[in-house]
Amino acid sequence: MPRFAANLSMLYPEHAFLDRFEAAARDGFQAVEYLFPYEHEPRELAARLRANGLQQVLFNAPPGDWNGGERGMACLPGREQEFREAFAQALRYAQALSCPRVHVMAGLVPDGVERAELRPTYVANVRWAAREAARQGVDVLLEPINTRDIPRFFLNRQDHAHELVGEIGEPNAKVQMDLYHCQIVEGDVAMKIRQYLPTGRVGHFQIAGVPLRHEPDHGELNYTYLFSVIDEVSQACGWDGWIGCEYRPARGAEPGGTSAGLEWLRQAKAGTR
Ligand SMILES: O=C(O)C(=O)[C@@H](O)CO
Ligand SMILES: [Mg+2]
Repeated sequence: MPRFAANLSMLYPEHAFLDRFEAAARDGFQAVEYLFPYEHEPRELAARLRANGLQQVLFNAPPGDWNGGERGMACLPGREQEFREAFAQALRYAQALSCPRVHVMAGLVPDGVERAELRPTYVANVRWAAREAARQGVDVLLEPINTRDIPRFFLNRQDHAHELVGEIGEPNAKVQMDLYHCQIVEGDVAMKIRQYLPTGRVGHFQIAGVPLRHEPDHGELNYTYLFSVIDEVSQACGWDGWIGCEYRPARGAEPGGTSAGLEWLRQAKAGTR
């Protein structure tokens, strides 16, 4: 069965962020991911990981002015210096947390600009980041995101992401394949897993039910089937990464709501015995 990481930006909203590590471990998770670590000292986060026997498997580089609506800087001409400084900060956290992956958000296409005009900046920024990250054994991830959640996001499709990864040309630049976004934008999810996972260019998966981004057993995707596809293909190609549980629990911040909603995970585990 695939290995699952709890996304602490979305799961366990009834707890303060630092207390979500313990909640995830209590539910049997052995790994976590989240959006941004930067409000906390690396040593505090490392202590939470250690105390709860957890691995950090992914977080995001600083995205620019998040509260002002920015969603990454990688595609933005004129922001290269800020991008580099932000990525250097991410690498310091990755080192302290022994985290092998950093997601670099692409950014929004500015009004009046054609997507194609941004491509050279994006490729140059991510190539630079991948080379820096390679020195400490870290992969840099690119994630296609749907434009219902993030209108004007630069990167939306798996084929576009894989084309860019090819052009970037660094072995540690990979795609973060979020099946929730993939279903919303393009569908045909199982065939896309079969197409892309064997290329060695998928660094990480994320999951959520579609359309409401709740538990994977809510909505139109059949995750029992998709997990069996990931299992089959990863055994054939030797992929041994993680699947991030990046969803908003249907019970919201109700105490115990995330844990109660993990029935899909208990069933997935039971199905492999
Ligand atoms: O929204 C997602 O999906 C993510 O994985 C985030 O890292 C970016 O918003
Ligand atoms: Mg995602």
